[in-house]
Order: sequence, then structure tokens, then C-alpha cells
Amino acid sequence: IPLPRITPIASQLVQRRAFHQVPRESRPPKILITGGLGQLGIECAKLLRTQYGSQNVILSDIIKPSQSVLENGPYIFADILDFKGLQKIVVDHRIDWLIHFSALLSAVGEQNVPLAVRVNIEGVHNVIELAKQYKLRIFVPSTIGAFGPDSPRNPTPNVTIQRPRTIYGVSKVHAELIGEYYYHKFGLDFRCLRFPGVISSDPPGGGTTDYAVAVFHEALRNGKYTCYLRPDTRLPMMYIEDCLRALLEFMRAPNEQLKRRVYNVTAMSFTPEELFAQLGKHVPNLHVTYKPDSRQLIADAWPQVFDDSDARRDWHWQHKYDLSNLVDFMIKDVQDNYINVQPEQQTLQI
Ligand SMILES: NC(=O)C1=CN([C@@H]2O[C@H](COP(=O)(O)OP(=O)(O)OC[C@H]3O[C@@H](n4cnc5c(N)ncnc54)[C@H](O)[C@@H]3O)[C@@H](O)[C@H]2O)C=CC1
Ligand SMILES: CC(=O)[C@H](N)C(=O)O
Repeated sequence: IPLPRITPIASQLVQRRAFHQVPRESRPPKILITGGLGQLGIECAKLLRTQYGSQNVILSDIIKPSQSVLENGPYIFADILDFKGLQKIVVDHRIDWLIHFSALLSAVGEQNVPLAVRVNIEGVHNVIELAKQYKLRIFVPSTIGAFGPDSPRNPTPNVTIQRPRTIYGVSKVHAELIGEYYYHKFGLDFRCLRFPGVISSDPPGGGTTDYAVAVFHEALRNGKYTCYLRPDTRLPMMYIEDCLRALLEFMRAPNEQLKRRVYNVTAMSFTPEELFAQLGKHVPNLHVTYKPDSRQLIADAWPQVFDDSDARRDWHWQHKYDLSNLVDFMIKDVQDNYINVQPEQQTLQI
């Protein structure tokens, strides 16, 4: 007696079609980036396009792109909550890799918990299921925010207690676990890096580590900054170039090299006063005041020093930027991209 056909028809069709396709290994991957107009997405697309060709990397988001984004390569509208819409994009563009950046970050997540649940949890359900159906390699970033007050903070190992107290953290632990589950259950090629605060000249999306970007803009424009964290709040951080290189190297790492699906990565740890002291060498009259707000409570429960030795051992992760060259590069980035440009291009608001 034949077994009941439990595979959904759509998935059978997908598999049949895949039979006639050129093997993925013989062509560059086609990559979809969701939430691509945030702090990480645009720079990520630029890096991946240098590696795989402009037309092979599609940026997507629900917001209107700038002219320079449109000139850089393909951009499409994609709402992470619209499963069928995502399905159509994956099919029409023959996507192989999905880089899932859509999220509400830690501070804005606390301002709108129901929306954070939808975007960060339902959104992950959609992309994970899609990746399973169409056999995509999927990258979902996690964060230092996936740890909480019960976790060891200095250092925070790869595997330890995770009891975050923000909806952002809870949603990221959920993403890690469901991704690992799909890997074990269905063989999904799920990959996840826990990033520290990422520092670039582009506007951050409303997180707890945003001060480390905002201070460069305020210092270089006005020579002063009011910091919402206490001066001694130590957090792990990373320059964007290191962050995106980690992502690319991890995505390219052969499966056999990976001992786990979720890795801590980091580059440095510093406090606001250490960052401002380094920045003060370039902006001698920098005037800083401190006015801690609700983000202090979030930071107080996060790792201070991140242990990424597993990533360094398994796929040879190495950072390039420390505090001193981070500051040098950030000053140049902010000046080139925001200060020394036409007024209509100066859109940063933090
Ligand atoms: N920036 C950082 O310091 C860190 C970021 N990450 C993770 O990296 C990823 C990207 O972070 P960022 O670029 O900084 O975030 P961001 O907040 O700058 O960008 C997120 C993007 O998601 C989009 N989005 C929101 N709702 C959506 C929806 N319904 N459908 C499609 N897109 C939607 C937004 O329009 C926005 O462009 C996030 O998952 C974040 O958790 C992890 C650790 C550190
Ligand atoms: C570290 C992060 O995940 C992000 N920058 C945030 O502060 O929410």
C-alpha cells in the first residue's frame, strides 16, 4: 500500500523544477537581502555585489529606496510578513541564499512589542519555511542581546544560559532555536552569527549600542554629545567592515567546517568614556554629558566581553579593526558620507 503523500504539492513542483536547473555550484548564488535598507543591508549588498555580481544580489525592504540605492543594483519591495509575496520573489528570481536582516532592534522593540513580535518572530517563521521549501541557504543574524542578566557577562561563551529580558532578545533566541531545529529536522542550511554593536557611518535602527555611531556625527558637527549610557558601560562592538566580512566568510565556509549553526563573533569591547577619550584625540574640545535612560537597563544585562573563540577555531574568524583604527575610519566615513556632502544628502537623524 503506498504511503500517503504528505509532501505539499508546491514543494513537489519546486523539487521537480530544480531537477532541470543548472547545478548551483557552477554559477554564483542569487542572493535576496530582506530589511536591506537598514544599517547593515546597503553595505552588505555592496560587498556581496563585488563578489557575485550586481544583478545577483537583490536588496528588499518595505521603505522607499534613495536614488543611490537604485543606481547600485536591483531593489524590490518585500514585506517579511507576506509569505506569498516572498515566495514569488524567490521563484521569479531563482534565489539561492537569503540574508534576513528585517527586525526591530532592542530599543524600538520595547516601544512596540506587538510589532516586534510580528516582524522578528513571524518574519523569521516565514523566511525559515521558505528556505526549507526552496532549499535555500539562510543567514539570520542574532546579537549580544540574546543574552540576559543570568548569563555570564565577562566573558560570555557561545553556549551558556540565555534568558534575555527584551522582546528583541527573546525573538533572537527564538530565531536561533528554530533555525537549529530546522537544520536538525529538515537539513536546512541555517547559519547565524551573534553580532555585537555594529558601528558604521549609516544611521542605526534604534538599538542600545547606537550611541557609538551617534557620537561621531554629533562630535564632528557640533563638538558635543549627550550619552544615554553611563560612562563605564562596557559592551562588545565591531566595525561594519569586520561584521560583513564575518558574514561572507561564514556563508562561504564549507558545512563540514561548522561545528554549530550559531556563533558569537566580535572585535573589541569598550565603554563610552574609552570611546570618547579616543575620539577626543581628533576632536580636542569634545564636550560630553551623560543622561542615562531606559537603554541603560538593557545594556546592564548584556555581555561586556564576548567570547568568539569557537568562530576563530572552526572557520578562522579574525577581526581587523580595534578601537584606535575604528575611530580613524569612522571619522573619515562620517566626513565623506555625511559632513562633506550636499545638504539634501545629510539625512541622518539619531
Ligand atoms: N546593527 C547592529 O548593531 C546589529 C544588528 N543585528 C541584526 O542585524 C540585522 C540588521 O540590523 P540593522 O541593519 O542594524 O537594522 P535596521 O533597524 O537598521 O534595519 C532593519 C530593516 O528592517 C526593515 N523592516 C522592518 N519591518 C519590515 C517588514 N515588515 N518587512 C521587511 N522589512 C522590514 C526596516 O525597514 C529596516 O530597514 C537585524 O536583524 C539586527 O537584529 C545584530 C546585532 C547588531
Ligand atoms: C547589538 C544589537 O543587536 C543592536 N545594535 C541593538 O543595540 O539593539
